[in-house]
Amino acid sequence: MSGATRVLVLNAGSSSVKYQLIDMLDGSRLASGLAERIGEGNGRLVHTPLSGVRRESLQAFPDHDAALKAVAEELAADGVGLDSPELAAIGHRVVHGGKRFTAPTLITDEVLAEIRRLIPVAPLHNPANITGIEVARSLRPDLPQVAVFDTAFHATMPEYAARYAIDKAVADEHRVRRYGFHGTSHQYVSRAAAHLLGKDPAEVNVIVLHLGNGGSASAVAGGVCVDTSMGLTPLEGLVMGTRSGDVDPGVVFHLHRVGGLTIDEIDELLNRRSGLLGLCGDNDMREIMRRASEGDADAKLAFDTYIHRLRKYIGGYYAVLGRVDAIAFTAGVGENAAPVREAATAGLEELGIAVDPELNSVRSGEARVISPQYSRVAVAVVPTDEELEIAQQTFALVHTA
Ligand SMILES: Nc1ncnc2c1ncn2[C@@H]1O[C@H](COP(=O)(O)OP(=O)(O)O)[C@@H](O)[C@H]1O
Ligand SMILES: CC(=O)OP(=O)(O)O
Ligand SMILES: [Mg+2]
Repeated sequence: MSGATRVLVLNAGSSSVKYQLIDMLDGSRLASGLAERIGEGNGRLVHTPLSGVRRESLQAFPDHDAALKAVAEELAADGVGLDSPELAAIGHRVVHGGKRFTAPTLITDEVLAEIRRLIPVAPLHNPANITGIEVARSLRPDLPQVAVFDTAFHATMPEYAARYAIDKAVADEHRVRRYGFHGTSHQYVSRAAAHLLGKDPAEVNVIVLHLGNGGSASAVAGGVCVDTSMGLTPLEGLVMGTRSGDVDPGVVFHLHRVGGLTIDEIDELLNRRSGLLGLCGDNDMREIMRRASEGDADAKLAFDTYIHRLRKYIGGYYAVLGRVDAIAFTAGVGENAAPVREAATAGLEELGIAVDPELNSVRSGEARVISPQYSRVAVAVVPTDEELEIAQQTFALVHTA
């Protein structure tokens, strides 16, 4: 075992790579950044070193390989390059781990093949995750590479929450069940919410609302996930930026038989042209709130539909948990959009849920309670940190291996 203590975390998306280099001795970020618009000809790399100023460079990234090499150059320029002997491992966010991967996993050729086999159930995510792994392995073939799966935290869901009520034999043959996603965030945030209340995570029940571009809710009882809103794929559940969330499956048959759309066209419609974007032409919550405040009817309807679905999940998970100690808002929308938090919790005093308007309007990067003292359920804003969680799980694995 070497004394190397740094972990590089890669979160490769379809057109971007987010990264953080973290020293596990003290959790400090030696560097972080984002390479975006990969393959689009107008790429941009934003790199933030531990000390010193943020650097932004415009350069075309024909593919993920080029983007990761540019990231490696930025790290090298800071003296923390990929060739550093201090680097202990590279941790990768992998969105779908299927039924097999329920814990952080050392990546081998065989593991990679299994992640590839899961592409049909995470078509927007797993291909990019695989590319990130391949490029990182080619740059540092000697280093342990670890996959941390979005699905893993949800593997504890009871069978009745993970099952769809369809023919059991068909479901089993095709591995059709609810897996859930954003698990790394739900795990981190549910634990952080407990700590914010000064309590042991094993003692508290939390509803976590991860509201980013993709969005999902989870019910976490004593640190264990008991239900979540995404399913076989990251399409089920909440209204998202471009994804519909829950629809009657009959919609698919109807669009195919009566509307004449192919299955691929319906897939594309529900994943990329629905949600907030489909309802009002915008998927950025900031823009939607601005338009709605100016009286734009489509933006108002998109906002209201988003909130209505969110409230249904809050109510549903309240019943699933029986007792709720905290509701934690996280990710881009959850952390920043006070009107979303206000609307999602309005009128729920009978359930012991209330939000203090003043506390809710505070802008801060810190975890904070936004409910008044008297509120039985603590409502909180808890910034997620998927990268730190991935780094910790990666480091723990290579240290016990
Ligand atoms: N100040 C803000 N107010 C409202 N929404 C915001 C704000 N800042 C960011 N967002 C929303 O957060 C979303 C992105 O969230 P994020 O968690 O970064 O998503 P992802 O990781 O899925 O890309 C954006 O689409 C935007 O709508
Ligand atoms: C699984 C998922 O929806 O991830 P993201 O929000 O990053 O798209
Ligand atoms: Mg995210």
